[in-house]
Amino acid sequence: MPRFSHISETVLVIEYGQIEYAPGIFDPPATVWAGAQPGLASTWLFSSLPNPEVKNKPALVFAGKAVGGSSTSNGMFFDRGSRFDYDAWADVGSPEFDSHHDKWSWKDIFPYFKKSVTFAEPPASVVHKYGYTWDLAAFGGTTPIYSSFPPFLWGDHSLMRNAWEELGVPVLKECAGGDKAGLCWIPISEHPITARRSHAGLGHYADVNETRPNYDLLVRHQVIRVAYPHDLKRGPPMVEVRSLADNRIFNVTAKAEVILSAGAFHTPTVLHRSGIGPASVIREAGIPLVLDLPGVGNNFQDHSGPSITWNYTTPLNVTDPLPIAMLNATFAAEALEGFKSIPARGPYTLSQSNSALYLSLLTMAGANATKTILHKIRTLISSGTASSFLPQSYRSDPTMIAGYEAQLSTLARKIYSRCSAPSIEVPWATGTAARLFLLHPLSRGTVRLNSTHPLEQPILDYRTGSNPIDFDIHLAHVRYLRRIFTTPTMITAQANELALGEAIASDDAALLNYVKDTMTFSFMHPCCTAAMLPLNKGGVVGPDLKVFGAEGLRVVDMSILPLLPSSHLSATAYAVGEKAADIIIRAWS
Ligand SMILES: Cc1cc2nc3c(=O)[nH]c(=O)nc-3n(C[C@H](O)[C@H](O)[C@H](O)COP(=O)(O)OP(=O)(O)OC[C@H]3O[C@@H](n4cnc5c(N)ncnc54)[C@H](O)[C@@H]3O)c2cc1C
Repeated sequence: MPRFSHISETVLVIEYGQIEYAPGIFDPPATVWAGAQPGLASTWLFSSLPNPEVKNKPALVFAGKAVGGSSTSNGMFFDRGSRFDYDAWADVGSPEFDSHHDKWSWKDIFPYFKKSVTFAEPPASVVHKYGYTWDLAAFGGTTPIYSSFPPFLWGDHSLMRNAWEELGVPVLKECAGGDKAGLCWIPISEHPITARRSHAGLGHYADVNETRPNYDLLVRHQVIRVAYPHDLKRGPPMVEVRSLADNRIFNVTAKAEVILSAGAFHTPTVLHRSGIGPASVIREAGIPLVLDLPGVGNNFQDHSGPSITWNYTTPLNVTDPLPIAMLNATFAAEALEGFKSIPARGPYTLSQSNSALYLSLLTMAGANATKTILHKIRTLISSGTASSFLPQSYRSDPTMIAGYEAQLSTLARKIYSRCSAPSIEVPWATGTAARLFLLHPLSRGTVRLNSTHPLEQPILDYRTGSNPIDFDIHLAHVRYLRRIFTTPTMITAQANELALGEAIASDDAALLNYVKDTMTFSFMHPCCTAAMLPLNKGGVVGPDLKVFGAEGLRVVDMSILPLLPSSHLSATAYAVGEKAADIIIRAWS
């Protein structure tokens, strides 16, 4: 929150990790190609509880543990959701939040997307070579967080692009302006000249201790809990902190307020340790109940999805190199040299991917099949059976049920019934696999304090596929995307579909089995575990991001989202941070 350096209050940021100058898997990039990605000091690795609906497999998921959080180790894909996603946030909070000063629809958050990043136009030679397009109207910020296009793409990049175009997918000039149903160029979060990762740690925090008189950054300290010595109405709370260096535990007293920003896994854990959360969860953990807030650690969502794979049975007719060239020592050495040169060039300037297809269910499944899915969703609400798909632990709470029904209703009306609201993302850069992200899952999981080891990692229950309608949507996605093999580009390249074929695709049970076999449970976008929803819909914070019933306590991170947007989350995280800063500065000025 470096924006706070301009207000009269003093600010202390407490962070578990430390400043990482070369964190993550792309900086230095050699580790990517060496295949060496052991536990980085700057990330946590979680293995979730098994997912009963998906062959009892666990989800494997990382989270950043450094100043700047997961932006220090993410895939640098820098997209925004569609306007319908943020309008859905407003819809699900309506009518309760309608009269609130702070609003979160697309038009309310778009200015913060623009403000939060500095977009750098690529050089003309790069545009000429790859055909990048953009619209400056979607940008305009001047922060140290950069959004740029890499000056390098692999030779086979254009194959998928051509194939999707041949399928009739609309090619969009810009996808960051709210409309993204089509084929998109996606910038990545890197410096346009050095191609080094642009992340919140370096961009916003690295020099605050030296340069901001009212600002302190305390690294390698764990926030244990917040505590109200008197009562919840007399905030802000004290913050109990543990030094990772010597295990010393001490309290920090805030004068104005406390802001939790520990991410979708750790924010609910801090609240649970504080006695704030669902009464049953808090009691089971043996912690005195301070505030019964059923939504804390519930409503957990992430992007997941199956993949389709193929091989090319003829050498590709492309002029630019393919990744296999990295096995050539001369090419690999030149790639590293290129990354170090100014401006940087070559393969290491490209992170994971910078292209994606986004399509709606209506476009893929057609009107009739979509109608059937919408009918199923609406029947869950009208028959009062939606709650049977919720985790047992909050199935009996009327506010959680009301919130889930409201989410289903919003998703049906605002997302799944629109041609222009994507239900799938397929990102790519190279290779012979397409990963099919389900953008708006109906299943909900939980994040719970590990009561045996409360200071260690929480217990994640993904519950992937617990609402079976998610599988209906996956099946529709896979069926449509297999059409890629019928395109002239794929036929010419003699693309040979692997593991899947007409026999499986036309048999619901076989296709479902395929989807389960190829499921990636997390595309690393956990969210929504301290959701901005009305209290009577299981919400934890209001539109001002204040925790209901706990004076002087706010949450500002991806746990406040009520619903996942149709994007990776870092751009949304920056925009939420910027908007929260304005809300907080207004409150204190
Ligand atoms: C491997 C990976 C790949 C990803 N790829 C992409 C991508 O390509 N594009 C994209 O847009 N998004 C991507 N994401 C997602 C995106 O980076 C995150 O959604 C976003 O950074 C989340 O922001 P946050 O503020 O909610 O939490 P985080 O960024 O996770 O930050 C939480 C911070 O809180 C700290 N913390 C936690 N508990 C405590 C405690 N008790 N005391 C003190 N500090 C604590 C953590 O150390 C961390 O620094 C990826 C994420 C990961 C992990």
